[in-house]
Amino acid sequence: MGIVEKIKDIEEEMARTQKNKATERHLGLLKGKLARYRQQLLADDGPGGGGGGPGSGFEVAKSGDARVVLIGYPSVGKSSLLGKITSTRSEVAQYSFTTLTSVPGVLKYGGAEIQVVDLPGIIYGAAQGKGRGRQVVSTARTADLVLMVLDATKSEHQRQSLEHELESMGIRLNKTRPDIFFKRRETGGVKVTFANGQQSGSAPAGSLDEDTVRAILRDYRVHNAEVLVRDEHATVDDFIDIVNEPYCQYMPCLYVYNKIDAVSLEEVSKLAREPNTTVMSCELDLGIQDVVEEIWYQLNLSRVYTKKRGAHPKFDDPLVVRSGATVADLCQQVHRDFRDKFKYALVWGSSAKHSPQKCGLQHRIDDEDVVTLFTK
Ligand SMILES: Nc1nc2c(ncn2[C@@H]2O[C@H](COP(=O)(O)OP(=O)(O)OP(=O)(O)O)[C@@H](O)[C@H]2O)c(=O)[nH]1
Repeated sequence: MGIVEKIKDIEEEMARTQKNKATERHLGLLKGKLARYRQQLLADDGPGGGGGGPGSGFEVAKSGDARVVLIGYPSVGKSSLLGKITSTRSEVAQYSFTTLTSVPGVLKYGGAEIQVVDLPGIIYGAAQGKGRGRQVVSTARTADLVLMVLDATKSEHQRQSLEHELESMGIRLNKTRPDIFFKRRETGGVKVTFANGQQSGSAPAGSLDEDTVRAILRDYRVHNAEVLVRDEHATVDDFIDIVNEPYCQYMPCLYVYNKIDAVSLEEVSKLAREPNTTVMSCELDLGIQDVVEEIWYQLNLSRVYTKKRGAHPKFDDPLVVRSGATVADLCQQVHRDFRDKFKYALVWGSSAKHSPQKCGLQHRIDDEDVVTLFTK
């Protein structure tokens, strides 16, 4: 039996099985198996694996300070959005794009460059290894942010089915990594500890218990390991995700509803209130800037303008670092040796108590700070 059939069998069995206390462990095991097979499906790039093999891929060279992927059903307005927020660089021609169906654009934000990749239309069926859906998902994995473009005139089903599809390929949207420590060992058997003293049997429904942990590990042929469950709300699914790392990936997702010109005001305000959501109309040019601001916010980056002594800051060419980065991180970004040679920094901007402030390596910098680095 091929992997695709095995997956189908398990999915059918899960659908048939009623959810209750007695079946909880069995369902947990089935979920564990499902995750394992899906992972194999992703890893398997052979001709039988459902992938297209060489020639049908569309790997896009990563460039810029961050990468955003657009995901959505056909005709929701992805191309329209891309056209509004990005300029497509002429250098793209340098990549071997002969088989490429998605051309990346570049979104410029205060000097930072964000690569925006429009993934081919539909990803439905990716989890069953169908066509290029799988490749779409593997490209999505390389992004710093998923931008899910939705049609405000269509039902919630579009969002749920895309989420489900990404979920089944190991992509977890807007979810933090479960607080479970798991390490395979050479010897010593399986040791399971619950940080909050949770006992087998007393666990609330749906949460993890020791017997389930052991059963899943047996099924994964893991006979020696240490497990520490720190989060009392951790579920069986969370544990399976941890065991399957790094197949599981936790990514931020911004939901963008387009075509709000075609629905009622009530509908628009309802959508706009959902978490991690913005609304827009490409046709009426409404809300586009909000989408850009929200992308920047979700990427959680900061621009730092460097300034040479006695010169103006380089406002058109910032260094882009993670939010909360320190002067030390900045040095690292400039050059490997910079940290060792570092003497002090002068910082202007919201992170500075007074302008300029003389700072050391540990100083945290804010978005749009201006920094001059002095070396020995
Ligand atoms: N009413 C309305 N229609 C829109 C809006 N934005 C785009 N459309 C229309 O929706 C259709 C699809 O737009 P595209 O930008 O091509 O959508 P897409 O998601 O790139 O579609 P594919 O290329 O098939 O993946 C076009 O006919 C647009 O005119 C909008 O804000 N409001």
